[in-house]
Amino acid sequence: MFAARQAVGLFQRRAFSSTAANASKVAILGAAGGIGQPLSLLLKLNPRVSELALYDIVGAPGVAADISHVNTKSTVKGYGKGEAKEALKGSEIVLIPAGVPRKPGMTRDDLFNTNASIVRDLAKECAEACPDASILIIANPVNSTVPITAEVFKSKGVYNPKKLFGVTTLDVVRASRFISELKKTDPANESIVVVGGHSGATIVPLLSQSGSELKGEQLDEYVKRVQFGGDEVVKAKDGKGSATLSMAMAGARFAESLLKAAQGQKGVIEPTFVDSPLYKESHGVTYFASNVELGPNGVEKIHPVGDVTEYEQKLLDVCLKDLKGNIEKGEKFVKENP
Ligand SMILES: NC(=O)c1ccc[n+]([C@@H]2O[C@H](COP(=O)([O-])OP(=O)(O)OC[C@H]3O[C@@H](n4cnc5c(N)ncnc54)[C@H](O)[C@@H]3O)[C@@H](O)[C@H]2O)c1
Ligand SMILES: O=C(O)C[C@H](O)C(=O)O
Repeated sequence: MFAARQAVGLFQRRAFSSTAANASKVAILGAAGGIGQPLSLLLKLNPRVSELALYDIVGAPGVAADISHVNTKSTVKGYGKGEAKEALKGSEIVLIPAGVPRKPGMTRDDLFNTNASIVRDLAKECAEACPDASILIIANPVNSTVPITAEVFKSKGVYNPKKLFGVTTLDVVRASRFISELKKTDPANESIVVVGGHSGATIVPLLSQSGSELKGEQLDEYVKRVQFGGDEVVKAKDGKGSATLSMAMAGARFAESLLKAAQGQKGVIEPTFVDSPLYKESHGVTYFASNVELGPNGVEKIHPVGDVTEYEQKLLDVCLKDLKGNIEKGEKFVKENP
């Protein structure tokens, strides 16, 4: 009897400690929006998440009440205007899809005027409430909103380049799906390296590294489709926003990878736009998306771009020029509007 009680006690302690190791609070800022809602749902379905904090200036308590009925173990709470800090406290991961989406005819950079200040203000809340969290920026223009967040964290003395990520996952999701459509293959077996940034010409798919033999017009069309995949959705939604569902899947995938790495899994690799040494000295480009190995402290290892063809090098040259401007625009914004 005593032995049996001891065994139960041991089991309970083990069960408790394994839950504690996987106890990850995740916050979503902009949780009631087009991306925020399906992203919240996908994270509610993720057993690695123990607590979900859903913040938005409108509608978050309703979304939280709805999602909280899904019968997985995690808890869900909604937070409204003025409650960002409470939502953020104790968060391990913060995803930020708060901000306006494009309408047909707009570039992502056209969103700068509205989204720069939204992201700056939310970055301030994060820097104060959860300076050690991994911050995942989804709000566009990512090429500028990531540097904006970095500048805010620097100004508060809490910047950790290993924990700030621009979410570019949707670009590799598209690159994989679009090549599978051409080759009539299963996209699960198509992994394409995409580097650079997250807008038009700064998105550079490196098809040659996957052994693909697309050439000429077919290659041009493929590259254009990956670079301007977002525009396809904006046009089809006809004024009602941009990609939300595929983006939610991509954001949930990236969060899951970070959680896996934080919870001890080795060799977790995702492409992401980070503070990167790859083109810092040669081109003055301080942030760049490439494959990144994730670890318990965020960025573990930034992979080099690798071999590229002459064609891809030309794409990279254009990308680097555009990226530099986008990054400097973000940094200048925070300097002039702290
Ligand atoms: N990184 C990517 O690959 C990617 C993909 C798709 C969309 N996006 C970007 O994500 C952003 C959101 O897109 P969406 O379709 O979800 O837009 P949406 O308008 O449907 O949702 C945005 C949400 O943000 C909220 N919000 C606005 N200001 C806020 C603030 N200060 N604090 C908290 N919440 C705030 C709004 O209330 C709204 O619920 C856009 O900027 C879009 O361009 C990025
Ligand atoms: O295209 C957009 O504006 C949204 C997003 O960046 C995307 O790639 O779908």
